[in-house]
Amino acid sequence: MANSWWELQITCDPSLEDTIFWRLDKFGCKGTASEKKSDGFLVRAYLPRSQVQLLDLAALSLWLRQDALLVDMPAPSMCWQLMDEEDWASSWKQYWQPQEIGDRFLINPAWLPTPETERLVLRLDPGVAFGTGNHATTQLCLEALEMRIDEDAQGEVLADIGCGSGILSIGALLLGASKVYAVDTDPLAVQATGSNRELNKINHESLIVDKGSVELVKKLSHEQPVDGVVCNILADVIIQMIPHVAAIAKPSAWGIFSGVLLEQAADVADALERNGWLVAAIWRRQDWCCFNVRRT
Ligand SMILES: C[S@@+](CC[C@H](N)C(=O)[O-])C[C@H]1O[C@@H](n2cnc3c(N)ncnc32)[C@H](O)[C@@H]1O
Repeated sequence: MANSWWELQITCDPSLEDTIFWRLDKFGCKGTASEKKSDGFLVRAYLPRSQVQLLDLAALSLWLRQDALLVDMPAPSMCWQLMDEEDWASSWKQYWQPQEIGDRFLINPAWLPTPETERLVLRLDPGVAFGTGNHATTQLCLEALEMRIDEDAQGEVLADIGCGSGILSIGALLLGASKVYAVDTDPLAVQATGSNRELNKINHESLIVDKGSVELVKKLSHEQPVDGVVCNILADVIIQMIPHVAAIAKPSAWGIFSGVLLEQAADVADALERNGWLVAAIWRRQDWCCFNVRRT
């Protein structure tokens, strides 16, 4: 199996789902999906075979057990198998269904027909990139975008740092933003955002996507500051990034920062306030929170 993938199957108590998603994301898993079973939750995740050794998988299994024990929950059980690329590409798709998010969005898997709806339909094939809309952090960002891009904020220009599948960039454009600079350090995410741009019939001038991070936005925008920044990455990356975000943002800019676990919220709030961002609201879902901020 030249291009093979590990499929991990983790059976767990439903309350551990978020912690497990977080751990899998940190480990580098792609295309995670979960399914309700009679005896709890089954989480599936996928990883290129070349990326990890058996020993790494054993370590991951141990971390998952430790994470559960820390919160006094029964340890999840994990098993794994190899599958070839073709099977992988179709395997998780059967578990992913259309999903309404917030008041305005319907996330529709690209391979399903578009339903009749008043909602803004965001068609998506995330490939191996993060961002199906299933994760609480993505949902919080989409809901925060709904609030930010209202009738008074039509035509704004945004930066989406860590764009993954492009879900937030496309969501912002559907709400009325005029242009988004989307960047991600993972070339597969850049590719996925590009394909999803086509899928949603968005032109290349409105959604500019490239491999990189906050510094690249400055170059892509020819140093024209943006009206808003959305960034759904893990807390430690956000904390390192915050000092550089002001360089791409207007003095009146707003920001949405998610991917932050509740216990990391205080550190992120400190970093934001030290760098001239006023925390207007912190929204919470399960173990995650999302910062709605404005430059002071
Ligand atoms: C949690 S995913 C978010 C994807 C999508 N924006 C969403 O909300 O569902 C985080 C993304 O950030 C990317 N990333 C991680 N560190 C980064 C960095 N320093 N700069 C830019 N992107 C980064 C990852 O490759 C990943 O695609």
